[in-house]
Amino acid sequence: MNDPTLAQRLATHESKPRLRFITCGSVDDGKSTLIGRLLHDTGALFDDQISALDNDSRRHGTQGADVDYALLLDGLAAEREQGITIDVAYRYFSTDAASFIVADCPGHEQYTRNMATGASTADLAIVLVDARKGLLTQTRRHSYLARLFGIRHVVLAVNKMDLVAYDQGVFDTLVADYQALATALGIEAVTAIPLSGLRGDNLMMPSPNTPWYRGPSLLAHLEACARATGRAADSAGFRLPVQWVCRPNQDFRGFAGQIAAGAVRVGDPVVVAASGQTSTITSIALGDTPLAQAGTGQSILVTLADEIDISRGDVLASASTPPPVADQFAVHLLWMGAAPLLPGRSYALKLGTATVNAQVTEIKHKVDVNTQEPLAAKRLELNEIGYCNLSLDQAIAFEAYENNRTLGAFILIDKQTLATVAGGTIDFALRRAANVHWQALDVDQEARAALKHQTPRCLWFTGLSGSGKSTIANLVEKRLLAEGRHTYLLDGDNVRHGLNRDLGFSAEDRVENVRRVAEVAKLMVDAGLIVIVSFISPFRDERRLARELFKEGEFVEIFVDTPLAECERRDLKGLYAKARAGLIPNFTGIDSPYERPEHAELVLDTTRESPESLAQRVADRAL
Ligand SMILES: Nc1ncnc2c1ncn2[C@@H]1O[C@H](COP(=O)(O)OS(=O)(=O)O)[C@@H](OP(=O)(O)O)[C@H]1O
Ligand SMILES: Nc1ncnc2c1ncn2[C@@H]1O[C@H](COP(=O)(O)OP(=O)(O)O)[C@@H](O)[C@H]1O
Repeated sequence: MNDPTLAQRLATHESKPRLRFITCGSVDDGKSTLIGRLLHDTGALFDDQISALDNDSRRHGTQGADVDYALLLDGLAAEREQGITIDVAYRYFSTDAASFIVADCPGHEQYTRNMATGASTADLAIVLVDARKGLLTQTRRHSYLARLFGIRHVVLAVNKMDLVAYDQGVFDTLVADYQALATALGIEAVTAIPLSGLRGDNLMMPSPNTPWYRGPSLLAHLEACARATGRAADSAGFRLPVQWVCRPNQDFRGFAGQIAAGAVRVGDPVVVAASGQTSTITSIALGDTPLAQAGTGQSILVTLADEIDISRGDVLASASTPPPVADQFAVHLLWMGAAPLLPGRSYALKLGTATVNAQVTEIKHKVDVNTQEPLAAKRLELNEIGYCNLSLDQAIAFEAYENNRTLGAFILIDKQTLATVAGGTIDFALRRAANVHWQALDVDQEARAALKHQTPRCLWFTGLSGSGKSTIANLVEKRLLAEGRHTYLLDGDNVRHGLNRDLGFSAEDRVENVRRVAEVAKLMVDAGLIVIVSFISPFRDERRLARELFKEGEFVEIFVDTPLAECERRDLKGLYAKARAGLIPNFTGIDSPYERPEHAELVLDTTRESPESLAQRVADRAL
C-alpha cells in the first residue's frame, strides 16, 4: 500500500454508504440483462471482461450487433443446467455516491433456500416484471419471501417498456396490481420504475421515452436508499453478540464480536443481556487500532470496567435498552432438510453466537409459497415454510426479526448429521414461559430415594416389536420388587391407552410418544423410583433426548437386539403378518425405520439367552 492515491481511493470507497439488494424475477423478465447493464455502465467490469462480452455477444448473443448483457450472468445458468448446487452469486459495483452488493438469487421454487439466503442480508429487493406479462405467480412468491426475510423496500421494475411503446397505461395498471399485493404482504415502501434494461431507459438517468414518469432513475433511487440505510443502522440500541472471550494473560480480558446493531463509545454503560449484570466499556479496538467509538457491522474487541461473567453466546447491550430474553417463540421456519421436520425432535439452534437445544412444539400451519395460503401440516418437507412455536432449553437474548436480523434469525442443525436443516425468523416471544417459574421444593430426590433405600434409575428398553422388551422388563420388575425396591413399569402398549391415546405411529407421533414418556420417567426418577420403560423408541435422536433429561449414570439404555426375522417368526400379536399384508402402515422394521443404538449400556441377545437370565443381568445393574 505504497501508493497514496490507491490508499486514498480505498478509504473513500470504504466510507461510502453501502446497499445490499437482491433481484427477483425469472431470466425471461430481463434480470440478467438488467444486472449486466448496471455492472457495465457503472464501470464494474474489467477490460478483458468487456472484450469477452463483445466477442460473445457477436457469436452467441441475441441482440444482433448490440452487446448482449445477459451473457455476463450466463455462467450461473450454465451451472444450474449442469445440476451444480449453486448458492447465491454476489456482484459488486459502485458509483461516486455509494457502493452496492447485488445478490442474484435463482427464482424457481426449488431454490427457495437460496432466495432466502440472499434476501436475509439484503436491504432492498428489485422485483422485475415484464410489462407485457404483468404479475406472475413467481412475482408473488418472490415478494412474499423477500418480505418474510425482512426486506421492507421493494423496487417494482416494470421492464421491457420499449416493447409496450412506453405506454403509461400499462405501467399504471401494473403498479396498481402490485400495490395491492404489497399491502397484503405488509411491504412498506414500493417504488415503481418504468424500465428497459436492454435500451437503458431510466436505468442510469431519466429517459426521454417516458416523459410522463417523474421519479428517479433506478441508479439514483438505489443511491438514495444506500444513504438512508446507513443512517438507520447506528441509531438502534447497541448489540454485540460475544463470539470470543480473549484472555491472553491474567490481566487482560476482552470480548470480541461483530456489532449486530447500534453504536458504542468508550464509557458507555452496558449489560449482559441474559444475566442482567452491568458494567462500563473501558476500551474498544479494531484490530490493533484503539477506537473511541464503533458502529454496526464492525468487528471489535472491547474491555469492561468490572470482572463479570461473560462467555461466547452472550450478548453485550446498551444498559438503557437491553434486548428481551426468552425461551419460547413464534417463528417462521424454512425447512431445508432432506428428512422432514418432526415436531418434538431436539435440534441445535444457532442464533447470533449462541447455540442451544430447541424443539418445535407445534406447527401452526405451513404456507403455500405461491398463494401465501395457510395450510394444515403435521410436518414440514424440504423447501416448505411453516409458522411454528419453538421451545429452547435455556433463555437467550433475541430481537424480533423485524427489528434486528442478526438477533432475530437462527438456523437449526441436525445433531446427528450436523447438517443445517432450517433457517428461521423470530416473530415474537411467547409469554407463557415468562410467567412459569421452576418451583423450588424442600423435599428433593435425594430425600425420597433415601427413604426407599435405593438409587433411582431409568432402565430404558428399546427394540423391535416382539423382540422381548415387555417379557424381560416384566421379569426385571418382579425381581426388583422381590428385593424390596420401589419400581414402576411404563409399557408402550399401556401408556398408549391413556396419556398417549391421541398418538399414532407416524414418525412425528412416535417422537412425541417417546418425548412424553421420557418426561414422565424423569418425574418418577425424581420421585425416587426405579423406572422401567419399555417402548420401541426407534429413533436415536429421541433416545438421546431422553438420556439428556437424566443425571450421569441414571439412564441405562438396554437394547433388546432380536433380529427382525426372529421377531417376525414369533409374531405374538399377529401384527407382522398384518403389516406384511399391507394392513398396518408404518410398522417398525417393515416400512418404518428402527435405528439401532450405538452406545447402549446393555445389549441383550434373546436368541441365545433365556428371559430369566437376561432379566437378572438387567436387575444387577439396578441393584
Ligand atoms: N405401526 C406400528 N409399529 C410398531 N408397533 C405398532 C404399530 N401398530 C401397533 N403397534 C403396537 O404398538 C406397540 C409399540 O408402541 P410403542 O409406543 O412402543 O412404539 S414407539 O416407541 O412409539 O415406536 C407395539 O408393541 P410391542 O410389540 O410391545 O413393541 C405394537 O404392539
Ligand atoms: N430370550 C427371550 N427373551 C425375551 N422374550 C423371548 C425370549 N425368547 C423368546 N421370547 C418370546 O418373544 C416374545 C417377546 O414378546 P414381547 O416381550 O411382548 O416383546 P416386545 O415387548 O418387545 O414387543 C414373547 O413371546 C417371548 O416369550
